[in-house]
Amino acid sequence: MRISVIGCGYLGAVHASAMAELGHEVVGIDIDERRIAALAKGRPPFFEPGLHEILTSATATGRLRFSTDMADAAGAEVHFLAVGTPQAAGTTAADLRYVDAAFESLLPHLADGALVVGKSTVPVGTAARLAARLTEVAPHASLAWNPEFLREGFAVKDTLAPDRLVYGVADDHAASVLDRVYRAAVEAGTPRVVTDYATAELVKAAANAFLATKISFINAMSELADATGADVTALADAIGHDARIGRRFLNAGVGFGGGCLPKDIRAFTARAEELGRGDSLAFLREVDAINMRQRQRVVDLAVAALGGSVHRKRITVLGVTFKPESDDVRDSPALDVAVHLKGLGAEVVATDPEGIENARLRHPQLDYTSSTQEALRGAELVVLVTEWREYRALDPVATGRLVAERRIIDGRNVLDAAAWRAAGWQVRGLGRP
Ligand SMILES: NC(=O)C1=CN([C@@H]2O[C@H](COP(=O)(O)OP(=O)(O)OC[C@H]3O[C@@H](n4cnc5c(N)ncnc54)[C@H](O)[C@@H]3O)[C@@H](O)[C@H]2O)C=CC1
Ligand SMILES: O=C(O)[C@H]1O[C@H](OP(=O)(O)OP(=O)(O)OC[C@H]2O[C@@H](n3ccc(=O)[nH]c3=O)[C@H](O)[C@@H]2O)[C@H](O)[C@@H](O)[C@@H]1O
Repeated sequence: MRISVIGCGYLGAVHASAMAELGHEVVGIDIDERRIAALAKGRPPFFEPGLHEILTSATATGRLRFSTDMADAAGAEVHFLAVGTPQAAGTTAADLRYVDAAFESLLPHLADGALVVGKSTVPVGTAARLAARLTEVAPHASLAWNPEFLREGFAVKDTLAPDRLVYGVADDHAASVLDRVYRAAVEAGTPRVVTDYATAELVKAAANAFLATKISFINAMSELADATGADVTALADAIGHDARIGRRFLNAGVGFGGGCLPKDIRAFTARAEELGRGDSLAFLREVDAINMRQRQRVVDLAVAALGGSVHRKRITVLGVTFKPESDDVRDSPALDVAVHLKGLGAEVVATDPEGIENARLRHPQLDYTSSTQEALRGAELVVLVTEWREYRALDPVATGRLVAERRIIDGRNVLDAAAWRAAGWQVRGLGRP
């Protein structure tokens, strides 16, 4: 099938490459010329495991092209909208200007019978609004909303083998077109939910709200664990054995960040308020507040570990990305902690396997090094805030020889505290004795 993917960021670049990998003829469109130039040369503009392989193989066959000219999308049967929906300045609502602009610039290029498929995460009601506009200006085209559930770090796998497909459609034809797009997954028996626009949009908001709630729940338990001497990791293991609860997404620590969960729960709350149902989602404000408190808790632990002040203290921050296996620093708890410590007068050296370039663009005032060893040398305190494999695998004895003082804050509760203590370290975590 001929497909266009409009917006080639973390979602769209992977989606375009994966669609080509499935055998479709794809054009990726973006207004960012540098991004398109890199993609056209087969170079991923960000770090995502597995993307380079499928991008280079698809560009080499000619099945995948990239362009900054929307006219190159003309002729496609299916157009995916994958542009950003960030938090709007000065409010918690989603900023829909990119969705609206991309949609409007696509309209003149729609062939008869084309299907526009929304992938971006949008406030409920957006699809119906865009469908009404389509009826006005391009009545022979139609619209579907097909939310995306991929996780960064697993984006290629999640796109090629999703755990479910959700189609928000107004007619059976749109669902059958989407079945052809996702034929491999459909034939593999992937559960498929075919529903209306509003439900599809709500499914996406609800999924991220649930995940965020699960993380804040365990972080609230970690606060109680701190107050009582209990161990939140053992607690998570124990409640996680109950299949109704499940162990996944119960890792307490510095909390959730990234370009999605934080802004999506805020946008969901804002939309509920617009609908006069603010009370229904009032708990999401608490989920957000608990989450933001975790960053402060790590800073407070650092201050306490250094005897009441971090001023002029040499602190190593391990990790700047919002999670491992990604270079994404959007709303990163790790970077927030580093910036906060620097603001308190600490001499912060931050390191990360993939995120330094992005972090430096946002916070040039921090010192960065790509070498973990260099970052650790002379540290009076180490703060682990992104659980990259190499940080989890640090040897406490060898690391102890590099630092000035053996103090570590495990902001992700991933270290074997007993082994570190046996090597002479003072170890502190969130909700761990
Ligand atoms: N990043 C992720 O893991 C996931 C993201 N989403 C949702 O997907 C959407 C996109 O997210 P990301 O890819 O992370 O954002 P992003 O910021 O990485 O990418 C957005 C891209 O859209 C481009 N763009 C903006 N206006 C445009 C226009 N008029 N025409 C063409 N391109 C335009 C930008 O230049 C940028 O490259 C958001 O709604 C997000 O919530 C959903 C699931 C997963
Ligand atoms: O809408 C989106 O963009 C995506 O948002 C999340 O994916 P992502 O943000 O890539 O990463 P997650 O693995 O969900 O992690 C989000 C944050 O939660 C944190 N987290 C996760 C799990 C956990 O137990 N504890 C915890 O603090 C991570 O460190 C990270 O900062 C969802 O998991 C995806 O399903 C969704 O498609």
